Amino acid sequence: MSAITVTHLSKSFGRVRAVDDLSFDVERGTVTAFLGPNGAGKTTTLRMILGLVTPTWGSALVDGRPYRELADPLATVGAVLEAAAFHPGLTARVHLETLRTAAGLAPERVAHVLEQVDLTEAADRRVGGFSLGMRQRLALAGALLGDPGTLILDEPANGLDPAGVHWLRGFLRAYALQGRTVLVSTHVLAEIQQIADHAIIISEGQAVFTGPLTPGSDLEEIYLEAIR
Ligand SMILES: Nc1ncnc2c1ncn2[C@@H]1O[C@H](COP(=O)(O)OP(=O)(O)OP(=O)(O)O)[C@@H](O)[C@H]1O
Repeated sequence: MSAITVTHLSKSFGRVRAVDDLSFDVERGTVTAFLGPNGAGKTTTLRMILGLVTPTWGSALVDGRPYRELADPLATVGAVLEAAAFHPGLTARVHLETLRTAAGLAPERVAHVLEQVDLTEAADRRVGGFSLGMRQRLALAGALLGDPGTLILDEPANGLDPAGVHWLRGFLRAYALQGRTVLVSTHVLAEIQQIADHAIIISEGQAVFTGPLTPGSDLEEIYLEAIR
């Protein structure tokens, strides 16, 4: 079974067809790049996969089920969709502890995810003093709390400095090497090309390319050709 299965997925907002009869699979153990021009329907698709937006038609399944029917959603899929808002007065550890308690997860998860995103040393500092990159990593830590098999990230490299982007690349590659799945929406083709083994390109709500990437693939060329 694929990690994510999208079938004839469609969403209209009034007269705007944000997503239009979109079908694709995301295979387990891959980093899959989810690409397309501004307004192509990427965020709307990710929100439907996560049960945050109701499709007008079609279905989006994670591990074979709609998000709302997952027995253990936090262990199935974690997501960072937009720059999360944090209470500036809380420390990173307290922020994660609050999420962990609300979700009923094991106490040791907080220290574990702090370590995973390299924030252990900053864990007891207030988030108000965090750099953008640290905030991004804290949001990622929140998504990792449930130890999910699939990670969905919308523009995770936004605002990261070169060292942050390098770190994120290594993290996502290692995540997929554990047999887990990463679906990542981005506009930074040169970065994602280094780690993605599959690409899904959409334009005006429809798939214009789905397929594997090989080390010799020129993602920019594939993208520009696909969206023409
Ligand atoms: N809640 C909403 N109400 C009305 N229209 C919406 C809503 N959400 C998205 N849209 C419209 O749906 C279309 C797809 O938007 P979406 O945000 O999914 O695109 P995107 O590919 O993520 O774009 P970007 O790369 O700019 O983030 C756009 O025309 C957008 O204006």
